[in-house]
Amino acid sequence: MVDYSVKGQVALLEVNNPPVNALSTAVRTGLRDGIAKASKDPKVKAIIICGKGQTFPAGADIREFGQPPRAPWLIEVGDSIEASLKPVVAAIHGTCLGGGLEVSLFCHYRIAVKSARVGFPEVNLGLLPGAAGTQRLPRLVGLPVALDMITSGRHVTALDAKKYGILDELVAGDLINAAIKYAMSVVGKPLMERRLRYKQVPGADKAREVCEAAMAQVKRKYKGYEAPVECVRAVRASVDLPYADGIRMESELFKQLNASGQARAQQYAFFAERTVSRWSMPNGSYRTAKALPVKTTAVLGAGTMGTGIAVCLLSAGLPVILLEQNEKLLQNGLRTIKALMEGSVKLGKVPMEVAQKATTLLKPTLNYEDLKDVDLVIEAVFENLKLKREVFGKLDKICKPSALLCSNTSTLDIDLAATSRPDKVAGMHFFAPAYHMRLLENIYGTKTSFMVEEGANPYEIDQIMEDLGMPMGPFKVRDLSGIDIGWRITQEVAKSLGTTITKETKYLGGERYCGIGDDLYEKGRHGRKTGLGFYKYEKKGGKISTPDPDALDIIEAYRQRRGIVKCKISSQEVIERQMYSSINEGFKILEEGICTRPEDIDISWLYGFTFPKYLGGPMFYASRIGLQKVYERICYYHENFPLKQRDCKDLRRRGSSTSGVYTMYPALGVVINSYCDMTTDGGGWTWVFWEVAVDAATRCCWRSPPFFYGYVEVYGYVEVCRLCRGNDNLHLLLSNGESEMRFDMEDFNNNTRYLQYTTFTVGNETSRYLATLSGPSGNVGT
Ligand SMILES: CCCCCCCC/C=C\C/C=C/C(=O)SCCNC(=O)CCNC(=O)[C@H](O)C(C)(C)COP(=O)(O)OP(=O)(O)OC[C@H]1O[C@@H](n2cnc3c(N)ncnc32)[C@H](O)[C@@H]1OP(=O)(O)O
Repeated sequence: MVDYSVKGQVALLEVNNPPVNALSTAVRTGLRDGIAKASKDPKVKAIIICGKGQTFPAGADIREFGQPPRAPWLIEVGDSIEASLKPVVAAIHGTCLGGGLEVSLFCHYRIAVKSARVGFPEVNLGLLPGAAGTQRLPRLVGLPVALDMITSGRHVTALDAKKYGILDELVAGDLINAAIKYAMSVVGKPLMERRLRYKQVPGADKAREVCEAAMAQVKRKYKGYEAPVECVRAVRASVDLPYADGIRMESELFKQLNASGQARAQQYAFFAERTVSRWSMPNGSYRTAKALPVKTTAVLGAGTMGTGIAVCLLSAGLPVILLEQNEKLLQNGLRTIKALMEGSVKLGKVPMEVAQKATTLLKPTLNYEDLKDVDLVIEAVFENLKLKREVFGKLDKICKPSALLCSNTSTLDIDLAATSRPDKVAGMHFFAPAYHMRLLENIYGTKTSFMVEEGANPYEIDQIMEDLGMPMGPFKVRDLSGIDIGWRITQEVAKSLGTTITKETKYLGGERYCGIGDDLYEKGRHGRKTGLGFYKYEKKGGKISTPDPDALDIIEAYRQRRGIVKCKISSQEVIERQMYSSINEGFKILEEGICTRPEDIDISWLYGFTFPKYLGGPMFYASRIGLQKVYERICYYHENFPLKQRDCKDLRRRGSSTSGVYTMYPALGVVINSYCDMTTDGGGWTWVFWEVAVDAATRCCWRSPPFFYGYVEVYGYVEVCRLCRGNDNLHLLLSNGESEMRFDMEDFNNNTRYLQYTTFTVGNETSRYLATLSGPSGNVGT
């Protein structure tokens, strides 16, 4: 895993662990042994660490985070590199990330080719750099750069890394030859000043202000994510604590994060993203499919979606012909595209040169003939089947036979677009905003307005879902995508069912129908574009939403017209009805074979709805709650509300499984052993200890030390103390016979360091129970 050779007076340690030279146990061992061997060899004057193949090590082996940690620890390997009495040079190409960058920071010198990138992406996996990165990078580059790199996870170009002082030299030509030359040039120079542990963090006098500002920023920017917050804490320790204590704190925080649900979810998402690219369909797979070259494109319709799609294509450097039916609509569209491009440049999402080039790549037209040579057409006209059929008829006549004709429809049956080339016709549903979202797919939406009909307030629902981690609540999303679009879609659906929608319509196609959107539509409240929807906006096309009493009046008038008595809906119910119906739909999609793996559905949500990565996706979320509970709650809503939840046999089957904490995904693991005990000290405090071991199913290994473990002080008499499996998770149950407290294991786990120092009171009359501790201590198996 590490190839050892000696070139002249230089020992070469080449990490050889394709595809990304991850720092597996074997690689760590190889590095440690290589350093020891080179140190002993009198011929060797300097040592080079580099990567074979496409890259310097791109980090720890992520798969090992789900297994018992194995020596040698990366930090020990690093210590031996730094302690070497012969200079060690990191020769970097490709991506030097995470543990790879940490290894290089233990080296005395770092050189790289210009195309290399360095970074600490651990935060994207719910972690922090755990092999001294949080203590060493600040010592090298100062707090602002270290905080930015570690909390964002961004990859830094070699040029910038040189500017920051991470790299000592950029080299051209053959990296190994350049590294040998460089290594020989530093032989004999003092090494002490190259050992980062002995350096002070530059600008340490400003540490408090800088770290507080960084903390405020990450809490705002990465709301709900734990890792960025802990990253700031760890980096701050590089100033507040001596090196060795800082390392201890980093390690503690790393372990806590790695045991958290967020890290599990984010690491699951990392692999899920890669799994979904390995698709397979009855008529082919990613292995057999050949990409068609697309050099020229056209977009039909310059409304919200059309302009968004055009920006997406232009940002990718593709020429776009934008077609509209009249000059006024065309000019409006061009203005929107210009504004969106400028906005993307300001946000740093599109480089200035790309935006400038886009002006030459965009060609407006009113003439279908101009589309005759394009490779790809994306239709984004109104959701009206008759109109779309007309459009496809024209395209079929004009476009070259090899052109792909795609529709951005989210609802209409693509097979109804009658053309002479059905194999070249596809649905290509972009998610709004089309230039931002990474998903291109067809997905059913959730039936979010039901709850508003019954009495919930749309602003509360949005707030609850945003608190859960969604970047935008469902009603803000509806305003963004256009209430008129929803209106048109339902009109078309009704038509296709041979019916019409009236003020009295309560069911459509056997599903409950809510007409609140129709009432808003009729009042000209079409969403952001008209400045009014469920919310009001600062201007037409504005982004700043404020609750609007007029919208609430429209909703209330609707309820009264329908004789609906307003009722209170709890936050829990909002979440369940939002999430569980989507989960149910997800299982249905699997059952129908539309998607083959839960990862496909989760990635759709992560990309298409910006579902928070720290929850993994709705299917992963379901597995954490327990499918049995999800299924029971779906049945409950099905029985108690006139909702037509499609009954999913697969979920029913899985949900009725009672074996253990049911898990759907290997990444989650299965609880195979749990234990808890308590004891009391002389001061009347009860100490509760627990341990839960988890088997990461497919990898057939134990997670040890156990996935959940910890202890807590309890103030008060505790009769029963046990780990029990609740509906949704493992709980620690404390009871004094009269009252009980349940703690979610994950909360414990995430907050161990607080809970260790926190006291809990069991029951109301604590003093009565203070002195004694009796009764059985619990010990549950699974
Ligand atoms: C439990 C208590 C323990 C206490 C002790 C704590 C010690 C802690 C020590 C160290 C902390 C260090 C942590 C880390 O280093 S975390 C990892 C940081 N690195 C990353 O996050 C990089 C992730 N990878 C990427 O971003 C990309 O893969 C890439 C840029 C390197 C290459 O991109 P690309 O060319 O597009 O290839 P793919 O993404 O498709 O990847 C190819 C292939 O490789 C697999 N893979 C990539 N990175 C890793 C990895 N770090 N570990 C394992 N596997 C990896 C990827 O899954 C693909 O595989 P495939 O799906 O089977 O094709």
